[in-house]
Amino acid sequence: MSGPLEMLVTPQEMGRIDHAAAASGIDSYALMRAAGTAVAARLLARFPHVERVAVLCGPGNNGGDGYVAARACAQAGVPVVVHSLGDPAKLEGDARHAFDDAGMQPQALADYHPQGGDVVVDALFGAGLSRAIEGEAADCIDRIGEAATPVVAIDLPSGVGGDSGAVLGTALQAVETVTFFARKPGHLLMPGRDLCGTLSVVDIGIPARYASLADSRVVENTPALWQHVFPHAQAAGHKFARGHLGVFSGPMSATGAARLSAEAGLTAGAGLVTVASSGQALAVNAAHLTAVMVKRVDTLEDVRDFASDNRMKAFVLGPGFGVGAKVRDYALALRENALVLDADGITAFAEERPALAEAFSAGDTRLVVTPHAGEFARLFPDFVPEEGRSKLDAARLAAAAINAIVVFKGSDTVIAAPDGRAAINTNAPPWLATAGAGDVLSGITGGLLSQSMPAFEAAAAAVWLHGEAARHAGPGMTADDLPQALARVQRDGLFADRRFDGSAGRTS
Ligand SMILES: NC(=O)C1=CN([C@@H]2O[C@H](COP(=O)(O)OP(=O)(O)OC[C@H]3O[C@@H](n4cnc5c(N)ncnc54)[C@H](O)[C@@H]3O)[C@@H](O)[C@H]2O)[C@@H](O)CC1
Ligand SMILES: Nc1ncnc2c1ncn2[C@@H]1O[C@H](COP(=O)(O)OP(=O)(O)O)[C@@H](O)[C@H]1O
Ligand SMILES: [K+]
Repeated sequence: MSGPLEMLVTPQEMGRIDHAAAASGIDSYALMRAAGTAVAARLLARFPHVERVAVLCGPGNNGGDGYVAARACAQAGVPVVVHSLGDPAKLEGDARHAFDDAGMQPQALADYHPQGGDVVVDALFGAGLSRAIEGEAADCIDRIGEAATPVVAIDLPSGVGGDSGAVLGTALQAVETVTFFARKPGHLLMPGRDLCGTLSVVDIGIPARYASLADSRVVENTPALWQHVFPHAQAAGHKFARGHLGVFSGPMSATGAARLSAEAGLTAGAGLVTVASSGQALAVNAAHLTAVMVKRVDTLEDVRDFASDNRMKAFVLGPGFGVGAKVRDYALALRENALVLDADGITAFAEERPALAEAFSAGDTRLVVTPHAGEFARLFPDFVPEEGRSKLDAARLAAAAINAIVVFKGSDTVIAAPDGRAAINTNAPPWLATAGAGDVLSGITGGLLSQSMPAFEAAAAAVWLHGEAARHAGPGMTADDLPQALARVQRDGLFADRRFDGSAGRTS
């Protein structure tokens, strides 16, 4: 591969790429041989003392890769058994060719019973999985799961949808997955990402230029996506040059969320941060804030005044605010500004999405909404992920519907823009799912927006930094620890200690 491919390619696009490569004269059977051989090499490297390799071959080209791998393992001197789903006499094309070359007589899939010392090569279904797995394939997958036999999956663990990461019927849990040319969304979206185990991407000889046949706007979220517009603070910069962020506080009983968000915004580099608080909550906010300022905002008129100050560059509204007409009115009053709408601010528009979409419809994209799955379903009941619609599709549809950046949160947060750009985030550790973590994310996003970072890149950078901060903070952290951890991530050289060229895990 001439350069690492950041982009994610759907199984449909991969099919187009395969066809175009074959049509241009590239030998498709040579690609299959390269694929199957790479899988065998990976297996033997990971399990040098394997006692027996059990290759489970399906009815398509994924099975073809399996026959190549079976032969390569046998040639390496490892005992191999092959079990096929369906009659191998019906195989066609390259898969037929691979079966003939392997010269092995497969047994029925129903007759595979895992033994201690086995490693399974999963060549049942790859990109061509088109419906739920059931019957003897499902039974076999269950037996392997019960026996906890290690599985090396070809292209995708069987049962995982390549474009969604969803399980169709049932799926194998792999320890290794070897895919070809480029990763598919299902390798990054949950639960697919977990079911893959260690993922490697192998160059099987398809020229990288064929990537132009796929939609290059869908990528993994790494600094490569936004580093070029990241606002590294200038030593000589005035604090106003770094932008002023406003964060709206909830009532007296719910002020903590806004303060968490405000502190995160400051740490993310906003020059100034002000918590906008009702008079009633002013004292409690003031008592808990030092570097962050407090301003009294009681009425819609006050909000308009606050927003019209042209030093104000971005706002965060929603965390702890309360659901109702007030939060809607405030959001609509901020329509000319960069706005992060989170939590209650999202829920409040459940019945009034058109008003939100209308307010932010014209001009540059400046609204960022940050729903978790529950909030997403409230604001976008028409787009929730379901069969045939991945989380990636859902976020892109939602972004286009309201002309906003949609940050669809979770362990596989998707950041989507109305123009179709999208990124899947993969660096968030499970312990990030803790009370208040979402408030911190909205603050980081606001802090980056206040420094005039474009909205899509600001949201993607915020999600990545949030995950990175949580990794630094470690298990047992609370949301209160995140701003400090974020400072450490930035201080210790934000981009220094990790690789961002998308090549991690790639072999070629
Ligand atoms: N040039 C190429 O096209 C290359 C393709 N490669 C391999 O080819 C694979 C794709 O091959 P295919 O498109 O033939 O697809 P698959 O081999 O993934 O599966 C398609 C077959 O499975 C059947 N099927 C789908 N879902 C089923 C279900 N739930 N229950 C029972 N049967 C089901 C289909 O009817 C079809 O016969 C890739 O995943 C990759 O492993 C590699 O050999 C590299 C080169
Ligand atoms: N299983 C998980 N692994 C990693 N990160 C997660 C997981 N579940 C949720 N998150 C992240 O944790 C944060 C939780 O935010 P949110 O749901 O708004 O919680 P809260 O309202 O308590 O702040 C989000 O950034 C989300 O992406
Ligand atoms: K497979």
